[in-house]
Amino acid sequence: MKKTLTLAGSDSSGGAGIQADLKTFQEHNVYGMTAITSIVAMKPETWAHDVTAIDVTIVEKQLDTILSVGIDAMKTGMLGSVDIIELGAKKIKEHGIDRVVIDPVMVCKGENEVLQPENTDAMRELLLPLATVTTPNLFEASQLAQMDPIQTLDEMKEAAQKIVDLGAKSVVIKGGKAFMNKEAIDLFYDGQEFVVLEKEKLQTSYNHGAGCTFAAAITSNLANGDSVKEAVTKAKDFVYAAIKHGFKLNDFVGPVMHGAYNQE
Ligand SMILES: Nc1ncnc2c1ncn2[C@@H]1O[C@H](COP(=O)(O)OP(=O)(O)O)[C@@H](O)[C@H]1O
Ligand SMILES: Cc1ncc(COP(=O)(O)O)c(C=O)c1O
Ligand SMILES: [Mg+2]
Repeated sequence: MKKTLTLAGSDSSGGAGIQADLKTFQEHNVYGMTAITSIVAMKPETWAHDVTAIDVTIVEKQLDTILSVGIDAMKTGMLGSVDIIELGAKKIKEHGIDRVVIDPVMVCKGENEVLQPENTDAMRELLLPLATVTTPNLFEASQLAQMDPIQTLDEMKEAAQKIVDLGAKSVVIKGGKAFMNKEAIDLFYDGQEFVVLEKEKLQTSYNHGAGCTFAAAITSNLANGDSVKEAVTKAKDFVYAAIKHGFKLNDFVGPVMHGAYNQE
């Protein structure tokens, strides 16, 4: 059985973060292990997010547990603090982990203000050089590449080039719902070729956790031995089905249906 690690935050509502990762790992028949970096809870009346960072020493104990077992691939998600980013980078190097998906989570959907800009700098400098593939959405790509908001495919390509120049082996920029296009377009780039991944854009707002699910699917596929391009291409189909079957959880949020691809 292939084994995966997610270093990410807990989303109590179950759609994103560690919860999305574990559900997605299970659907790919890989054994998932977790190092929790922060805990997100929501106010029942307003769904305002309350984020508590976990002490870095406790994150290290979790990572040491998991890395003593050994893993075939890993991903990162919400990281909470510069200390945790530094720790993650140190462990990836010490253990020579070479299938690493960096999902550079900066904001939750609908927001475009980075709460912790120092985390962005640390991810750019410490984690991108260790990434087999990084999966920014449009906003995160512009922040990593230090560009103005991205609006065209040419600007996506420019950002992808910059992110690879920063040291990531490859990148997939998620145009998703935000990109002004009638398709949901993602751009893959590995320093050699640009590949445009295209799917029908689903008219739904029940897409909470789509980014985490996409990155976890890529991680699973890498653990199972796929090339990066294959892993990303299959993950796009997986998350498309998950969004298609997204559902209303309450008046505030609708998560993707992580099991939809296999059920279809
Ligand atoms: N409405 C949609 N229809 C089809 N695919 C979508 C839609 N929204 C997002 N996606 C796809 O889901 C994946 C996750 O993207 P996105 O939701 O933009 O990430 P994030 O949650 O990190 O902001 C990408 O492959 C993106 O293209
Ligand atoms: C713990 C955690 N990680 C990551 C995210 C980002 O989720 P998405 O997959 O929608 O980008 C969220 C959003 O609420 C979260 O709570
Ligand atoms: Mg995301």
